[in-house]
Amino acid sequence: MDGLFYIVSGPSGAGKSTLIKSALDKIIGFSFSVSYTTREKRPGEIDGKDYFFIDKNTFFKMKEDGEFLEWAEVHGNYYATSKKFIEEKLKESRGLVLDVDVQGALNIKKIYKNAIYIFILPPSNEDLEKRLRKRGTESQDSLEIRLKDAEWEISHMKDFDYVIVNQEVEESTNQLISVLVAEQLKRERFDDKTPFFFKKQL
Ligand SMILES: Nc1ncnc2c1ncn2[C@@H]1O[C@H](COP(=O)(O)OP(=O)(O)OP(=O)(O)O)[C@@H](O)[C@H]1O
Ligand SMILES: Nc1nc2c(ncn2[C@@H]2O[C@H](COP(=O)(O)O)[C@@H](O)[C@H]2O)c(=O)[nH]1
Repeated sequence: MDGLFYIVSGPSGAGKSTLIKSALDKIIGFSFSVSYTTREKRPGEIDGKDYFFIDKNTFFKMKEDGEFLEWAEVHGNYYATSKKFIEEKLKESRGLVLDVDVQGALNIKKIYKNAIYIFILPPSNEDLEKRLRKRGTESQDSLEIRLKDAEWEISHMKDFDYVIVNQEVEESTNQLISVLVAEQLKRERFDDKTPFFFKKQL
């Protein structure tokens, strides 16, 4: 089961969600692992699609009940990957993409050594700050925490199998698709699955 996991990580604002959404929109066979979080819902976010939004009591009850594959406190909020959700998704998908912070990725790596680890790097610290500010989702405090955390996160880039420098969305999306498809084909070469991935011509 672990071979089917694609762990996408990197600092807040690097473009992980943007690239995952864009890639999964173009290819078939892959699903996104929707995490649980205690963070406030942002305008436009949909419960059950972007995250499952829950309060802290529910989060810690679920944690105590062993419902999480991994969990972490990230930039002051709690996030977790649900065991049940990924087990269900894996029944219908060839590969499952997880968007997790760097400490979460490193924790998952201790258990799932055959998963594929992909780091999304912003072109520069200035670009990272500009993107986070332009997204308009963070308070000044939250922005500062995220930029500070980025230093430590980027220092762990070497622990990942692939690094995608997210300069242009289209180019980075194509690089992410290349990794997902190539790694999946490598695994499926002795399966009887049809090697067909694209929804439409790229
Ligand atoms: N290549 C790019 N060029 C310019 N802007 C980008 C690029 N990629 C993403 N963005 C923008 O940067 C902002 C941050 O992107 P996104 O929300 O995908 O980051 P993230 O890594 O998922 O962040 P978080 O970890 O906080 O969820 C968004 O407003 C997005 O539209
Ligand atoms: N360890 C985990 N990290 C997660 C999970 N889901 C999301 N994240 C990471 O949190 C930050 C912040 O996300 P935001 O949506 O509040 O901007 C980001 O780095 C995500 O990758 C999870 O289940 N586990």
